[in-house]
Amino acid sequence: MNCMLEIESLSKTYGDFYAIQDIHLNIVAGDICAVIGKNGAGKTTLFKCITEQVFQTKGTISFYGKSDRVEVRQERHKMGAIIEEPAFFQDFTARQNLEYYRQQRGIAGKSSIDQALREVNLMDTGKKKFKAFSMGMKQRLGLALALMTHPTFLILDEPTNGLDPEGKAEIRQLLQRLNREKNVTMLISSHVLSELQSIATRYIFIDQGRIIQELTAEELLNKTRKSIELVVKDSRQAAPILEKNFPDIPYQILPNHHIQLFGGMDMTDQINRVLHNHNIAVISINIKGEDLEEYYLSLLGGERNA
Ligand SMILES: Nc1ncnc2c1ncn2[C@@H]1O[C@H](COP(=O)(O)OP(=O)(O)OP(=O)(O)O)[C@@H](O)[C@H]1O
Repeated sequence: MNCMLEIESLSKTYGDFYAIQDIHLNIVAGDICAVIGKNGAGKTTLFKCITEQVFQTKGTISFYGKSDRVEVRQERHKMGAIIEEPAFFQDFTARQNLEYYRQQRGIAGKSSIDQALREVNLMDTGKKKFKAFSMGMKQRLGLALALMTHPTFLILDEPTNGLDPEGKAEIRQLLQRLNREKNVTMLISSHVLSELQSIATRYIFIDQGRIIQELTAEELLNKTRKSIELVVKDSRQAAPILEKNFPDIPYQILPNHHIQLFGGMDMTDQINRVLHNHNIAVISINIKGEDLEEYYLSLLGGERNA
């Protein structure tokens, strides 16, 4: 497995307070890893430790297999990050802002600016000043800045924050394209699970500084997939009747005469009636499975703080 980032036993304290505690995390090349947690959960602190904006109290961070600070620093040009909004000059254009940072960071070649602007679809902003940009354009310019060094690994702290649904979708598409076409690996945070749901390949749920759950996209889908849970007197009698009358609804027989149906969520009355007409006693019929937001809230222990 090509492990890009490996974090072991990472903690960061401020005084006695653990902003993050005992974090273990591996990011594999090609991952889009979503870090999901409420405000104050520790997402930014984790990202700041990775990018050395703060130093961890305990633990190790290896990047491309290297954990020595000097060696990690040498690999750092492969990492692009947006943590908190980059300070752009209000009266500069997109190009002028990027040129300022290109010089400040010693990035060779002006072509990196054009390329980055093209990646984020900001080539045609011409003389428009930063202060006249929409929120989405501002976010995309931040991304262009992170892309100027052609990173293979991107760290983005809440990149869809403050955007309208259209702007969020635009950023998601852009990130997905970078991942697919340029194989850029990503670590992205959000406090809204559904915002990264369509693009993330892995989910890390973080609460009060600790990872409370890790799921692949497939595992999350299974957990939040709705199904009908049917309990009957005799599942062996019920199964052929379901198959004959509802051939398009896949099902599985579970122990104790439980049957799970993956579809027909709006047909529970009909299912009940058909079984009843065939003298199959239905003990209960319920829809199971939480939607994404319910799942997230139950994981994080209730109250939403967004
Ligand atoms: N410099 C600091 N000094 C003291 N406490 C801090 C400092 N930075 C962060 N914290 C605390 O650490 C905890 C985690 O903060 P962090 O910013 O990492 O959370 P977050 O998940 O990124 O939240 P948000 O979504 O609001 O950005 C919070 O309780 C915060 O108040």
